[in-house]
Amino acid sequence: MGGNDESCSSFPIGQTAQERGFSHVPECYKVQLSDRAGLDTELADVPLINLDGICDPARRPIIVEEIGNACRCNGFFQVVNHGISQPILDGALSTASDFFNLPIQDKTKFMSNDVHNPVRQKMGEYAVAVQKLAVKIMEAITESLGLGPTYLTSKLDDGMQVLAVNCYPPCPQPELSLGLPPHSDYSCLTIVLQDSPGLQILDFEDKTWKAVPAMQGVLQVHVGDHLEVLSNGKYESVVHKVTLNSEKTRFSIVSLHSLGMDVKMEAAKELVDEDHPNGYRESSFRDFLNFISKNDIGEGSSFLNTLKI
Ligand SMILES: O=C(O)CCC(=O)C(=O)O
Ligand SMILES: [Fe+2]
Repeated sequence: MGGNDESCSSFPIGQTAQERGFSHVPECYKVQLSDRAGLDTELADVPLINLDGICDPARRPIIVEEIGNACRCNGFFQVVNHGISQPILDGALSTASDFFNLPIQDKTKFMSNDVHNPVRQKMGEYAVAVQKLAVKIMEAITESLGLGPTYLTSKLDDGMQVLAVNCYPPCPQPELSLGLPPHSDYSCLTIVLQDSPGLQILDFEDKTWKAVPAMQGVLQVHVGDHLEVLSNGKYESVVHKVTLNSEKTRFSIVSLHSLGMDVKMEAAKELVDEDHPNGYRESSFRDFLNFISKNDIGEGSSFLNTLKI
């Protein structure tokens, strides 16, 4: 598809709306009124969980309970003392911004399979650390569901980790568009490292959008679709979107943790009974990829909805 008019739904690299210096939002990037960012969005009440002592038998039950409550009541939480050092977090974010600041011809070089280049190495350090953290958090989550801490450990260890590095350039009319449309994550668990605010979640209680703060050193954790399936709906995946601003480029690094490509996720048998019949069909990561290759999640298609019985 060409990028010379404004009617196309995607612009090729080097010809994005930002790179062409548009002072307005092209028609195809405008979002429906109900999804647009309000100017006076309330701040979310964020469960902030201190993971320090998660292996200490005296403190672990408290942390497990806090995580379970946050998953059930909010679908997300933030963690501190998560064990990933500030230099590793900063390194990953600065690598992201270095990458997006490269001239196009250099940027495309990094899109090669050259695993020796420094961009990938620095990101690799964060990727390894965040995978370990995801397993640690999932162990607390399955414990909170009464399934025990090792219920998913080996499957998640051997599972898929997708690292999405997002760059949201300033937008001349941020109120008309979005960085990402409303969606829930296709993962068990997602861990988001963000350098500035922009993320909003749909509040479980009052169904309004709430802004999530971005604090240094703090990581945001989302309940993903496959955790909703595993928990048989006890923990619902959180719907979220990303708003834009007119001043500053925003970066986020999103780590999505799932089971292996062809490993099916289903509701835990222990959580299915007469009062709680199985609410979900089983599915794998490949089933999701097949779904998104045929459906546009930007248009509101939800894989999770296709799994509900
Ligand atoms: O940029 C963010 O804060 C979140 C991005 C996100 O939701 C995603 O990549 O799935
Ligand atoms: Fe997301």
